[in-house]
Order: sequence, then C-alpha cells, then structure tokens
Amino acid sequence: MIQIFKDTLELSQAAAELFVQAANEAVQEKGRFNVALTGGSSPIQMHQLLAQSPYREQVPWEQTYVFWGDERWVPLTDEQSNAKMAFETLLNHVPVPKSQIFPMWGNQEPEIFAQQYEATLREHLGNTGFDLILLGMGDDGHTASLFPGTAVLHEKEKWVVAYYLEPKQIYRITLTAPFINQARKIAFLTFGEKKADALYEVLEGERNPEQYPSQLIQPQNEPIWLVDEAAARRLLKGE
Ligand SMILES: O=C1O[C@H](COP(=O)(O)O)[C@@H](O)[C@H](O)[C@H]1O
Repeated sequence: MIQIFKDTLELSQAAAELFVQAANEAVQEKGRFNVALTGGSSPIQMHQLLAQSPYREQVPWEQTYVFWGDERWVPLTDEQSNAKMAFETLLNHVPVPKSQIFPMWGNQEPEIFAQQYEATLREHLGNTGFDLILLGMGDDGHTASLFPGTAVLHEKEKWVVAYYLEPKQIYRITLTAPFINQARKIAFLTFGEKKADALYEVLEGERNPEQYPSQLIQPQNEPIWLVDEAAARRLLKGE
C-alpha cells in the first residue's frame, strides 16, 4: 500500500499515528509492543513528533520494547550511530524503561554480537515477528543494512547478520529479510527527490532484489509505503 503526502511533516505525522496505533493494538492484545526502529535521516521528524504532545501521551511507553533494524558498528557516542540519533530525538524524552531498549552495539566482535542480538530477539519475541518494523530506503534501494550485491541478501536462516560493508569501510549489523518479513506491520518512510528513481524501480520495476534489496521486503501483510510527492514523482507520472 502506498500513501503519498505533500511533504515530510505530513508523512511524519502519518508515521507517528501508525506507531501509536500499532503500539496500542499490540499492548491490548498481549501486554507489550515490540518495535524495530530505523536509522538514517528518514525517521527523525517522526521521532520528534512522538516525543511531544499529543503523540507522546498516546504511546504505552512502559510496555514498549525497542530494538533496531540495523546499525553502523560504532559506539553509541559516534555521530554515525543510528541509536544515538534515536536517543537524542526520541528515547531520551519518553518514559520507556532503559532496560527495554536494545541498541545494536556491544564490546564483542560484531559477528558474535549479532548472534547474541538474535538470541535476545528470540527471548523477547519467541516465534512471532515484530509488531512493527520501521524502515527507510537509501537512494540506491537498500533498506536496513541490506545493500545491493551483498551476501546477506541470500541469508535464509539467521535473523541478524553482521558483515563488513566494503564500499563504506564499516561493519554493518542488520536484521535479515526473511526475519523482517515475519513482522505484523512494516512501514517504509521515504522522502525526497533523490529517492524517486529507486522507489520507482522497487515498486514498479522488474524484480531485481540484488540491485534493489527493498524488493525483498514482502511480508504477509503488504508493507505500507509512506512517501512524499518528491519521492513519488515517477510513480505519479506513471512512467
Ligand atoms: O544507512 C542507512 O540508510 C538507510 C536510509 O537512510 P536515509 O538517511 O536515507 O533515511 C536507513 O534506513 C538505515 O537504517 C541506515 O543504516
């Protein structure tokens, strides 16, 4: 399902509303809300909205468990850290218990940490997927840290993988596509002209997940694409 918004504020408001709804549904049903946050720039405005009235009061923070979809393997103080951004824009401003926040960072080797993170997920989620996974999409069609041409795109068993991303000279840690696809709800936040080509290829182009890894995201319930008019330019033209 694609929802197109005039600008990033309207898009972020819709994302915040979706977050509130998913949280309340999950808590009503089973007493807790398991969410995976996305990194990059796309969620910042949604985070800021969730940290303020009226959204802040509408989220059952005490029952919320926060994980990440992916991370750059850097300490939590590093400017590149997706978790640092989430703490600064959201988590430091809401009453979610710190013991319920699980950043993708530790003192071990990244591969060992990935195994431990998967064990933590299994402990908290059991055999169910996330209630909500928020995702961004890079200009190249990657999502989470599922980058074009990488071996992780072919992972079938593991839920979490760490690997060295040669072009960016950094380790990445990421949920895998088969695990992401187990989520009850998945929402992509995508805006800006620079994403127009990739968005068109992902949604309307031939199937080529090796080049456009976002195509691997095919959960049972169709993902929700929240996009702005600039990113949707080619979709709107029907090119
Ligand atoms: O590297 C990453 O990029 C994607 C997209 O980032 P954005 O700045 O275009 O929103 C992001 O979804 C991912 O979490 C991040 O690690």
